[in-house]
Amino acid sequence: MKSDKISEAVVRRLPVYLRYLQELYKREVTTVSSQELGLKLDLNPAQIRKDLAYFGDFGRKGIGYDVAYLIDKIRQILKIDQVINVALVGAGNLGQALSNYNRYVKDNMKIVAVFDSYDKKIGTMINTLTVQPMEELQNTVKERNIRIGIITVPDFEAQRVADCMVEAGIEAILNFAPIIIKAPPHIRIHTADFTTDLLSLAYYLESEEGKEETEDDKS
Ligand SMILES: NC(=O)c1ccc[n+]([C@@H]2O[C@H](COP(=O)([O-])OP(=O)(O)OC[C@H]3O[C@@H](n4cnc5c(N)ncnc54)[C@H](O)[C@@H]3O)[C@@H](O)[C@H]2O)c1
Repeated sequence: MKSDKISEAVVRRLPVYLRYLQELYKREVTTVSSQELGLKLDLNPAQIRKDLAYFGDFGRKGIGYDVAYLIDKIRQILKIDQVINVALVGAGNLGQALSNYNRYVKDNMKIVAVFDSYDKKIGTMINTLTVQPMEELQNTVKERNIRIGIITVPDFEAQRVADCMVEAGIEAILNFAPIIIKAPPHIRIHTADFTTDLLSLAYYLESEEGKEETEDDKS
């Protein structure tokens, strides 16, 4: 397996493949071709074949890929063949929504601890988790072998929280605050930026004038 050489773009596509393959598995579909995957996922079949070739040559010409085998392989590459514990910091609107949304549990990713600095939040329950004070972050990360942190605090607090996570031994961070977080090079940071996505989407809207013209054309 050439997993060391997998590019970031491929790593980002693997969960997309995995999600669809799991859907096929549920429907008891046993094999799938790169054409079918491409059509369904709106990706080039050649690209898919190239991506999957990273894990060895196991697609069979004319038959396609074994769905169950591919699921196992992708889970192995993504390292979700083992349980990965996640901590979330910031039990506000977004933090509560994410903690309640547990579809990633089936992929072995689990938010096992939630932290906040506001005393009125501490001790409250989100689903089955009790919101813990920040002072407990370090110990909980060690005790529960937490490897990923999610940041859902206001932007002006996010760097401080990231520093605490790094100090506690967290290896990767998913940051929802709209700032660029700095961390040592061995810490992987992904930013989920809802607002920039929304703003860039506006560019693709038809201009109001263009819209009027099209409507006039119709009449
Ligand atoms: N990326 C996205 O899609 C998206 C969408 C909405 C909001 N956001 C961002 O997510 C963040 C949270 O938004 P929200 O609407 O849930 O805010 P919120 O005010 O409802 O919640 C923030 C929580 O963080 C806690 N907090 C503040 N400082 C802290 C600290 N130093 N340590 C621990 N906890 C701390 C607060 O007590 C509060 O409970 C913001 O940065 C916001 O801009 C991102």
